[in-house]
Amino acid sequence: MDLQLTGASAWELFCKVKETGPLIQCITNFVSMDIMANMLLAAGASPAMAHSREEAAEFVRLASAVLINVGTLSPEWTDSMRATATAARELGKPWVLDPVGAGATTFRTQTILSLVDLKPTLIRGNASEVMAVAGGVGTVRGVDSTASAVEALSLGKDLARRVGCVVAISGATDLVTDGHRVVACRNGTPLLTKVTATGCAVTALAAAFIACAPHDPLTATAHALAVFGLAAELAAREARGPASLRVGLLDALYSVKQSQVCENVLLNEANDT
Ligand SMILES: Nc1ncnc2c1ncn2[C@@H]1O[C@H](COP(=O)(O)OP(=O)(O)OP(=O)(O)O)[C@@H](O)[C@H]1O
Ligand SMILES: Cc1ncsc1CCO
Ligand SMILES: [Mg+2]
Repeated sequence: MDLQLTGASAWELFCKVKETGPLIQCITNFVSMDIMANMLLAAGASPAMAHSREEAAEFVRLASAVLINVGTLSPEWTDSMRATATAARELGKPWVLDPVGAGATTFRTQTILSLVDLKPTLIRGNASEVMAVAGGVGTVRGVDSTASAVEALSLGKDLARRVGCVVAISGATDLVTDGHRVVACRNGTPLLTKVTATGCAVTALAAAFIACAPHDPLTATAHALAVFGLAAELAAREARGPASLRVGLLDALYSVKQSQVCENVLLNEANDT
């Protein structure tokens, strides 16, 4: 069966996010909290940053989807991350994992692997992170990638099959896979790599899209990456550098029009990549 991967299908799902305003519970790093919450609001979703051990799991009941990002990890947070992921699983709610800096340190990698055991719906990382999570050779430099998405695809597919989840590898071309099918997204701008936490923010956007299409996380994730990448392209036209790109990206995500999405989304199935 062909996947629906057009600008029109991206717009349709984006409209569902705007119409239903899904509540996305985020346990995320200090660097990304602001841009992530604002990006979710600009897209029409409703963010809630809730990470205390006391309330994290209970909060899941209210949420349509959960995001867990280990960017500024410390031992006090790992318990609430695991409790929240467990609650999401038990309640049948989608949850997505952003394995920031996987492979950089033992503590980080082991925490991430323990979260992967709790079966996320989606794992979205840069190429180095996905390779490290999959058990390949780590090429991570702090939180930035030193590899391309294509280099990580084979390990990413293995990981998706093993966990039974979707894996999204970001980069110049984003690749999204369920271990069987591969979708390529070519929207974006290299200037995104000069604004911190844009990867974190797009993972949260994917959670919002998945909340509105829980039966099809592969397509929902690809659509989220495409809409985000397109908004960044529009913002880059006016940007003078990273700071104005960051501001313009929020404005573009908020105001992007149906015709722009329908005509400029660059998604295709790329199973032979
Ligand atoms: N060279 C590039 N050209 C176009 N778009 C890019 C490029 N590199 C990354 N992107 C886009 O930038 C966004 C962030 O991806 P990236 O791989 O930089 O994530 P990340 O390393 O996890 O970021 P962060 O850790 O800062 O949140 C994605 O939407 C991706 O498509
Ligand atoms: C720079 C940085 N360090 C830890 S998390 C984070 C945000 C980008 O992943
Ligand atoms: Mg990242």
